[in-house]
Amino acid sequence: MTAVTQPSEVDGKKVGPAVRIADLTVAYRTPAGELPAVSRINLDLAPGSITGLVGESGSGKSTMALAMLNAVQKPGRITGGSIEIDGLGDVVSLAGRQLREARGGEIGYVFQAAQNSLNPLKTVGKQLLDLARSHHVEDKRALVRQAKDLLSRMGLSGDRVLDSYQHELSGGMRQRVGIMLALVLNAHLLVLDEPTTALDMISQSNILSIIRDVHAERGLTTLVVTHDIGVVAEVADRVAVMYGGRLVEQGPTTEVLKNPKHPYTRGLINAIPRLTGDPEVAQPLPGRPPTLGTIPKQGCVFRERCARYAADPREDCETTDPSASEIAPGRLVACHPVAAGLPVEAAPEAAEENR
Ligand SMILES: Nc1ncnc2c1ncn2[C@@H]1O[C@H](COP(=O)(O)OP(=O)(O)OP(=O)(O)O)[C@@H](O)[C@H]1O
Repeated sequence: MTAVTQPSEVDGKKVGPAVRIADLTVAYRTPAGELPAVSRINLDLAPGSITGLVGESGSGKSTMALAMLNAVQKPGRITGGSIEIDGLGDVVSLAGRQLREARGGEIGYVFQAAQNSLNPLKTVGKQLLDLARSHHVEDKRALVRQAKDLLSRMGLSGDRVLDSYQHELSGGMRQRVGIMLALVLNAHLLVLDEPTTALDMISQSNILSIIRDVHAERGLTTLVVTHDIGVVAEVADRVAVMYGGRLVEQGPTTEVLKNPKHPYTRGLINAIPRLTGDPEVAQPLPGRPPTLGTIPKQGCVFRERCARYAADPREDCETTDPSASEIAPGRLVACHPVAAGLPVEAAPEAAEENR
């Protein structure tokens, strides 16, 4: 029998499944050996919530999104941990037909660059029927009706889109087709990787409002992966901030944006004029994110770019990878000074002494 995600109930409404990611590690084989791109991640997605997973390029976001579908490709592999989805069980231990049916069936996904991921040689309608075949859908008419209904909710004409080839659709339209294909088999969990990248500002904000509407209408559990903390601010209930394969901060979006506790989160927010509200105040985060080969093997992976460490270098930041501490209910931060109750910025006198 095929497993199905277990809808949960929130305020009497059926919503998507709960997801519990525990100690997840994903590594890639490289000439320098097998190196982790995602290290011992713990993250819960609450039923019916939208979580934003944010970080710079190379922080491990796409690897993590692929792991949610147990779809990490060689030379990568999940080397540890579990991803429990209500009703489906641990995705890491699914294989074969069960896994194929879960992907696209129970777990809808729109991969990075979805604008270019449609088959250029087939109409959207033909690709929909391919999907129906691979998922053994018997009632194809009902599936087409469902596809047209989803497209029309996203402001598109179903007939026209199903008859179109990829090159006949704009970037924003392709992105909506990607969302339709992700949801048409009635997924309850939706994973979107960079849903707005490569779209102009107006299309970006349209797509975000469509994501919010479809998420609410269908009662989904949604993960939005993005390098843009502005996208998180617009769409997500909760945010998880990733750096060097670690989750460095998690919490309700409004609280994290208002009062970031990790120096990296603070840096990401300060880099965006529309979040600081003052273009004069916006400052790019200095330095570059690490690659797999340059992620520090010891201590805090962020310390080389950390203004707090530069001002007040602590020994534990050099020796021990900080684990996440819960500083308030649902608010987690992986930073030694924060865990010690110190403010996110070093005291001016410490900064002065270490200058
Ligand atoms: N097939 C691969 N082989 C080796 N290393 C890889 C492979 N795919 C990704 N990586 C490395 O794993 C790390 C995480 O990459 P990932 O694509 O998950 O990050 P990301 O945050 O999604 O960045 P981006 O938005 O640029 O895709 C990076 O250092 C990347 O170079």
